[in-house]
Amino acid sequence: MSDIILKTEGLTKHYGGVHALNDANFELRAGEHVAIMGDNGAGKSTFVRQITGVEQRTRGQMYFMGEQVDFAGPLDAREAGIETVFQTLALADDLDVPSNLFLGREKILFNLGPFSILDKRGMRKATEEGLKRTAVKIPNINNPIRNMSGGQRQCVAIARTATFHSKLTIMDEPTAALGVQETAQVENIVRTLKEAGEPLILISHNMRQVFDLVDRIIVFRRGRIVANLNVDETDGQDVVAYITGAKTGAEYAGAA
Ligand SMILES: Nc1ncnc2c1ncn2[C@@H]1O[C@H](COP(=O)(O)OP(=O)(O)OP(=O)(O)O)[C@@H](O)[C@H]1O
Repeated sequence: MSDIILKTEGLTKHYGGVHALNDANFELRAGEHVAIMGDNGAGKSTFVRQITGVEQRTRGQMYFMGEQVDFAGPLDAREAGIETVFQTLALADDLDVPSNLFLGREKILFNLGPFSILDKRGMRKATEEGLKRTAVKIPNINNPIRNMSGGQRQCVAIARTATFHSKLTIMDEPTAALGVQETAQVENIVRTLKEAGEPLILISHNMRQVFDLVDRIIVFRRGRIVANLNVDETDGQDVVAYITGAKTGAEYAGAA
């Protein structure tokens, strides 16, 4: 069996006249951690929105775990095993940690349609186990999310991945709004995923973080992939040259 987890061929998204993403050919292998870098507006989030079913692509193919897929929406992608931590956290402020983790896929004890009884104890236990995997301390998981710090919230979002043992985790700028300590916590979670052999796509502007955490860097520029670099064979200066267009990447993507 092939060890390619995710593959896109010619993935393209146009918003009217805006060519946000053009012919993206991408592969992610089992256990691999890949960073997506690029300037503001380069097409990184657009790429993620297409592969997570948030939007429908203009054209191109996508394969997940060896099968061609068309996700009708984000829940579809989630059910297939793709867990995404978005830039803007999709957490419900008024709900506690277990309810947020299981939002949209609650454990049911007795299925009586609208009068179903939720397995609250089961959800709490799974939440505690998920958080244990991330080594994040949250004093009381029964408190509503709104009382938590940015870092704790981010860790709750990431703990979803650990709880459901997703097949692929995608993080869009997970530490952009966090302090030093909270950033370190999130980075530790990423390392835990790596040790567990779970693949990751990380969108980040943080060069230090990327070189610390991933195996490979993909650079987007003006809606195209212009570089595919092993971290062992490149450096920050090289990556910046691709981000800014000082190096064109024509040899990689035919994108001069
Ligand atoms: N819904 C939309 N409608 C029209 N244009 C859009 C839409 N979403 C994104 N774009 C445009 O597509 C291009 C790529 O945007 P995208 O958000 O993917 O960039 P990005 O690399 O994620 O940037 P950032 O680092 O700032 O998040 C930009 O020119 C943006 O203005």
